[in-house]
Amino acid sequence: MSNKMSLQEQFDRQQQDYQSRLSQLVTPPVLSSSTQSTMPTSQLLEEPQPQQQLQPVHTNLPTRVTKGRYSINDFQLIRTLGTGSFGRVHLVRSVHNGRFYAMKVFRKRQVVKAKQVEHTNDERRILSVLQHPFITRMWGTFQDCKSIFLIMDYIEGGELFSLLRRSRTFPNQVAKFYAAEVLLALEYLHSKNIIYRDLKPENILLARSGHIKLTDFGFAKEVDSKTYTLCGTPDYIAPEVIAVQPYNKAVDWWSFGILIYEMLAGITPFYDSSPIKTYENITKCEISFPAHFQKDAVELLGGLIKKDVTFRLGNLQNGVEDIKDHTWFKEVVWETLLLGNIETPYEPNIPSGVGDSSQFERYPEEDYDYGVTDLQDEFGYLFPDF
Ligand SMILES: Nc1ncnc2c1ncn2[C@@H]1O[C@H](COP(=O)(O)OP(=O)(O)OP(=O)(O)O)[C@@H](O)[C@H]1O
Repeated sequence: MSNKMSLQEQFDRQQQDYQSRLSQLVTPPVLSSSTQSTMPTSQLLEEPQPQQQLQPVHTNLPTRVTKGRYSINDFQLIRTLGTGSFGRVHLVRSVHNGRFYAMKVFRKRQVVKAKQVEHTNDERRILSVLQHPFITRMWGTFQDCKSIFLIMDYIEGGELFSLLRRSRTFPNQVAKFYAAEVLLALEYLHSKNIIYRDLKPENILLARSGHIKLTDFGFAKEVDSKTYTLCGTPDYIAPEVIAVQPYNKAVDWWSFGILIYEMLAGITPFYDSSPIKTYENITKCEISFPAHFQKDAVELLGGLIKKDVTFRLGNLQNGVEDIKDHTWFKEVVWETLLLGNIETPYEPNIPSGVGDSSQFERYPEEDYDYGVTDLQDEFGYLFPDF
């Protein structure tokens, strides 16, 4: 009993620590359906078509000729949606069809410095072949002397991360809904021999309809069997990756277990404010479950968050079917879910219609030097397909 108390105390302390580290978000819990106007779930049914007769509104800089069909002149910058290690993601509007897109920008120099050239080219190549209802779609790419650009669907509902922080934890049914959609996205990726390698709530966006869209394929990798690279996000990394052993798709099922745990508990199971300690915790793999976890959730998580990969759920003879058939998912009709015919637990509040970005945090804007073509393009040869 006393052991249980201290576990709970430890859990609460970690939770507080985690919440403060993860900053922000003052809005009250939001898990009821919004009654906002029902726009079509996607405004982006057709690919944006550059039309020569329309004048760009953003910049008059000359356009670098690239393999991509677009240039910065085809888009008007609206605001920053998020920042990443090598650049930022902007909300942009096509000057041709007036539709909104997310434009992910990588600074070539930073990508090269961080030795991420291969990952960046992989991200473009992988996104170009993916078409799935729960995965963000990419429409095109281009580059200038300093940056490379990916044009993607704009997903208006913000990050699942923000929703989870506002709600602190998700009720079992809500966590199950998001987990089930993520599972279908991972199943699709694995069927194409792609390991995602960066599952976490920050990379799960919510569409206007409330369905998920997986984004950020910066660590995704096409592999026949095993790979080696150390990558991912500390709390979500599988022990075999930390141990620098060859690993396979099972790393995504480990992270899937961590994601479910975090949605139910509001904190990841091996959390520590020091990443090194987090790695140690992962390697030890001593996991404790808060008292409110349901029995079948504990059982499922015990199967997914399993150090020995040969016994990990999703990596056994029946593959993903073992997870889909687990009792925690017993109400899920997978075929219906894939068709998007299931009511979502939460519809993001998007008050001002198409192009609304109120679900995203504000970031300071800068003077962007996009579209520069008259400087030496030192690194362009490393990104031949953009
Ligand atoms: N298609 C999109 N629609 C709306 N917002 C997006 C989209 N893609 C990315 N974002 C926003 O931008 C943020 C950063 O995007 P992303 O994770 O792809 O960048 P990154 O540079 O790979 O980041 P990191 O280095 O942290 O992994 C996302 O967390 C999200 O808030």
